[in-house]
Amino acid sequence: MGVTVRAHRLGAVYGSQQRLFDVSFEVQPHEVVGVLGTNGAGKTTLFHRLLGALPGPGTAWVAGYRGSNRAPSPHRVGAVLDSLTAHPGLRARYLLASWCQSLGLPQRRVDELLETVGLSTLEGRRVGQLSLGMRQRLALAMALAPQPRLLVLDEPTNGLDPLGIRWINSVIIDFAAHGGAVLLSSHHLSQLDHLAQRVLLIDAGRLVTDEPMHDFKLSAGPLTHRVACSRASDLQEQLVRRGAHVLRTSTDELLVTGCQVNELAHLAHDYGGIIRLLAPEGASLETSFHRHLDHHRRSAA
Ligand SMILES: Nc1ncnc2c1ncn2[C@@H]1O[C@H](COP(=O)(O)OP(=O)(O)OP(=O)(O)O)[C@@H](O)[C@H]1O
Repeated sequence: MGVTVRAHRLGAVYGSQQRLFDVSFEVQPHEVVGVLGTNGAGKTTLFHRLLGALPGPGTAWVAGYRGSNRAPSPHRVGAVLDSLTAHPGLRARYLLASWCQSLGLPQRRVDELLETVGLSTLEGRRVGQLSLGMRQRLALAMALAPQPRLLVLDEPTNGLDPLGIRWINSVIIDFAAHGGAVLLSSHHLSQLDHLAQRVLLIDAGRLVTDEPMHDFKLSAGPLTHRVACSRASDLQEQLVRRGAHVLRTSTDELLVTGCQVNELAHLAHDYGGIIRLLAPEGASLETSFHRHLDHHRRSAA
């Protein structure tokens, strides 16, 4: 299976205002891509543009559809963009059943989906009687209905309790394990840290970073190394003399920032003690997010 999303120099326009500029990236099958950005950065705008709901320059190739402004079929792309809005008097089961029927799916799919999203006990409840978390689950059921190739999820954890967040994580992991690709935005960075293999960072409508998660954290710099060693005080003294920042975390362990790995290895060779561990210590996604953003904004200014 080839690439699931190929966005080439995408822009998006609201009336006469362009809010997304020159965004290019790819998403592969099995990949979960986290889309990060502060409020108003352009995440939702990007999703709407990819789904053909907003005009603009550039080309989006989405799950087999190529077009500058064409909407890919819900058979190929499932989306949860806003909290589900439907007439509050509609029965939730009827809403899902009608959706499945419009996609040409058998009615047994309705029960399968309700089971998948943990709404089997929905019975005759109306949309207006569902909690926010339940509406999110119903929206996800609709997105998953035709077994699409791509899921676009804009802050899908809104309204979900901790159990719900754990559950949606497992749905996403399972979807990707079966070959699906996922574009996911969330302000819960720990959720993205857990799920995403790639990170797209957007700021003021522009793509700032497109990196594998591991690189995104490492490149946020300055790099920290965890060093487990004998005679930690001696090594600490030498490192501080060279201008490194050293945090002693235990009798035989140091966290060293501001020293390249080859420099560390060289020092370790000279100081006469024994190094048992020398490993890069990745920053958390949250720290990396702030560092990338600060760096970008300072260079842009
Ligand atoms: N319907 C609209 N008409 C005009 N401008 C809009 C519209 N929707 C969004 N915008 C503008 O587009 C920019 C990007 O908004 P967008 O909703 O994509 O941000 P976001 O990254 O999804 O933010 P959030 O994290 O708050 O959801 C903002 O400047 C916003 O004011």
